[in-house]
Amino acid sequence: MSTAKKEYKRVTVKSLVDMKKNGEKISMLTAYDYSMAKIVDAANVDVILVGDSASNVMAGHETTLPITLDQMIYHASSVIRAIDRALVVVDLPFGTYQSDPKKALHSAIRIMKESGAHAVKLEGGEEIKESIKKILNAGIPVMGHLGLTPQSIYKFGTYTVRAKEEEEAEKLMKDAKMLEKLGCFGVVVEKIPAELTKAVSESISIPTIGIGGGKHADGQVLVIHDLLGMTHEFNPRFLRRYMNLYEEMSAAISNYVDDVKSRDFPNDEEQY
Ligand SMILES: Nc1nc(=O)c2c([nH]1)NC[C@@H]1CN(c3ccc(C(=O)N[C@@H](CCC(=O)O)C(=O)O)cc3)CN21
Ligand SMILES: CC(C)C(=O)C(=O)O
Ligand SMILES: [Mg+2]
Repeated sequence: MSTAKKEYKRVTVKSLVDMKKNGEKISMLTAYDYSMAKIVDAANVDVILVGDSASNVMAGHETTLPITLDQMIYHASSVIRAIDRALVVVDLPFGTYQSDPKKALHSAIRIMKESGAHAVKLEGGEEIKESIKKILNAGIPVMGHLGLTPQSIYKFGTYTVRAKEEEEAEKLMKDAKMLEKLGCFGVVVEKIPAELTKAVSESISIPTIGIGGGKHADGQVLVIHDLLGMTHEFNPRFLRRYMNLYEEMSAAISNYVDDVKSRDFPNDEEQY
């Protein structure tokens, strides 16, 4: 009996660093559920991020702060069941890694063990250095996240561009170098000036993945609902919409309602 299973070349944390070395840009997108992840993976997206943005787009919260570790594990395990190729990175949610390194490690281990994900992502630099170290020491790959860090929204008060001032830019550069030195395999840079992304990307050997970070990042990430045009009220300058799914879905669903009301659906062929 032949096990004629299709062979996929899986993306690994090492292949991402190699992609940077070879000048190949990295594509990353969020997914939070099985059906969506299946489509994203089959379209050859390199990295799937189970983002804590699930708090916004899945659960309808105002911020990313309320989502829990259990909820992130539920989303991540659904995504893992769908993928054949992509590397799956999961956000550690707010409150599960900032307080102490042991708790951070415990949170990361729960994600790896209970979801089957391949790596975790944490927001911040110097402040969470010991947590990152502890997780890396356990053999869990870590991705950093600098610039606009939504879990700190109440500290900043706005979602405006970060690191425009010299002092903040210097700290971001220092943090990026620190993440590289610790052994992180990549770093998300969110909503920072394109020139800063360029300088950071040229200063470290691990890939930068931009969202509102401009063209010099080694890769790009977007929230899938934004790319598909499902979040029509979200309009930051960095967002390119590839379709208007909100309108397409609304039209389709309205047609269904009309067909039910008018007794057009189901017809003779659509019944037993
Ligand atoms: N749907 C969605 N997409 C995202 O990219 C995303 C989330 N949700 N939730 C978690 C974080 C929050 N992120 C954000 C939030 C706001 C802006 C932003 O640019 N907002 C305003 C500008 C606000 C200002 O300038 O004060 C905008 O132009 O829409 C960017 C990234 C990125 N993440
Ligand atoms: C926007 C990306 C980078 C993210 O952290 C998320 O989706 O939670
Ligand atoms: Mg996030």
